[in-house]
This record gives sequence, C-alpha cells and structure tokens, in this order.
Amino acid sequence: MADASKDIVDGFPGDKKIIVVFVLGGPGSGKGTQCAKIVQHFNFTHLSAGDLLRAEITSGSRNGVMIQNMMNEGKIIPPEVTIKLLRRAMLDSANDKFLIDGFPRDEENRAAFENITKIEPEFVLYLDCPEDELERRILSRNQGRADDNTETMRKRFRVFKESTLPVIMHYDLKGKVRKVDAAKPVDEVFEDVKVIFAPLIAKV
Ligand SMILES: Nc1ncnc2c1ncn2[C@@H]1O[C@H](COP(=O)(O)OP(=O)(O)OP(=O)(O)O)[C@@H](O)[C@H]1O
Ligand SMILES: Nc1ccn([C@@H]2O[C@H](COP(=O)(O)O)[C@@H](O)[C@H]2O)c(=O)n1
Ligand SMILES: [Mg+2]
Repeated sequence: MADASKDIVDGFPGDKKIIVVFVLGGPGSGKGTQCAKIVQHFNFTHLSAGDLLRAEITSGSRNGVMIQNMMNEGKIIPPEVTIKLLRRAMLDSANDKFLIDGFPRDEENRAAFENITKIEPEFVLYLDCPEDELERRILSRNQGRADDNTETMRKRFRVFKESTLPVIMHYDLKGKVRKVDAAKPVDEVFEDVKVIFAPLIAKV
C-alpha cells in the first residue's frame, strides 16, 4: 500500500541511486513487447505510463473520465496526473532500475518529471519504426484498447511526430538516445536491445 506522505515530498527518499531508462517510439513500435523482454533479462521494473493511466480509468478514480476522454482523442494527459502515478509506482517498488515506457510524451512531461523527481534518464531507448508497419500492428493488436482504431491512431501518430520526436531530439543532443530498428522481428529487435543494456548492467 502506498504511503500517502511520500507523495508530497519532491525527489526520492534517502541516497538510493535510481536508474531510469525512458522507452520511446511511435504507437505500436513494440515498447511493451521489448520492455517485457528487458525485464526478464536485466531485472528492470517496467512502468508503462499508458498502462498506469488505463488502470486509473478502471479503478474509478476521479480523474478517470478525463483520462478516458483524452485518450480517446490521442491527447497527452496533464503531466501532474501521469507523474504522480509513475512516482508512486517507483516509490512502492523495491527495485532501483526502471523502464519508463511511453514517457515523456512531450516537453511538458519531460520538464515536469525532471523538476519533480530530479532524475535524469541513463539513456532513452528509441524504437524506430515506419508508420505503415505501426498501422498494421495497431489495427491487428486486438487487446480491446479503445484508442486502437483508425481515427485515433492517426491522431496518435500526429502527436508522436509533433510532440514526442522533439523530446527524443532533446536527449539526442545530450548523446542519450539509443536508436534501434524496430521494424525487424521481435527477437531480432531484442538482439539489438541487449547490446544496448549489457554495458549498463555490467556497470551497476
Ligand atoms: N518487432 C515486431 N514485429 C511484429 N509485431 C510486433 C513487434 N513488436 C511488437 N509487435 C506487435 O505489435 C503490437 C504492438 O506492440 P506493443 O504493444 O508492444 O507496442 P507499443 O509500442 O507498446 O504500443 P503503444 O504505444 O500503442 O502502447 C502487438 O500486437 C505486438 O505483439
Ligand atoms: N506519458 C503519457 C503516456 C500515455 N498517455 C496517454 O495514453 C495513451 C496510450 O499510451 P500508450 O503508451 O499505452 O500507447 C496515449 O495516446 C495518451 O493519450 C499520456 O497522455 N501521457
Ligand atoms: Mg504499449
């Protein structure tokens, strides 16, 4: 159970060194799929911002309707909502290594996360995939997601290009982006991902 008092304290308690890797890529690029494999091989905890927001909707939280409406439009939920969920999940975990999937989605997400948590990501894993392949994957995903339809998918593609790519550029200028070709089959993508994570694990 979360300790509510932790929610009002900025940063993280104690001197625990937290390792964060942001996992970004277009809708359907395989972020969730690759994160599941990274968890198995490298003992990270996977936090999907989208999954946390969807859990808020199903929990009947007071933000649920607002989140649902914005998601159906492919819009980015205000950062204070998403960061509170991420931060609580991190504080509740005994792990010190986190994959944050689908976040930061825009500059506002990025700046707010840095201000509130004081955490800089170790690096950003960028799953690069052409739009025609993303479209095929989303429209055949069949996981019952309300935003996996042609109209919302196009809005999500636009948000990715207009708002998320600039975040990837921001980290690229800092030398923090590790880009992989995510159009390849799952296991081939993971071979490239493993090469990126191996030195990080050897270091800690
Ligand atoms: N390399 C791949 N080749 C073919 N299909 C893939 C690959 N990676 C993932 N998929 C499939 O594509 C769909 C989308 O994958 P996934 O849910 O992991 O993407 P995502 O980036 O998390 O998407 P979203 O941003 O919408 O949450 C799933 O059905 C998954 O099985
Ligand atoms: N940082 C984020 C992440 C997600 N959202 C909203 O959730 C939708 C689904 O996200 P996935 O990563 O699971 O594809 C996304 O389209 C946004 O509406 C968000 O607002 N902020
Ligand atoms: Mg996902």
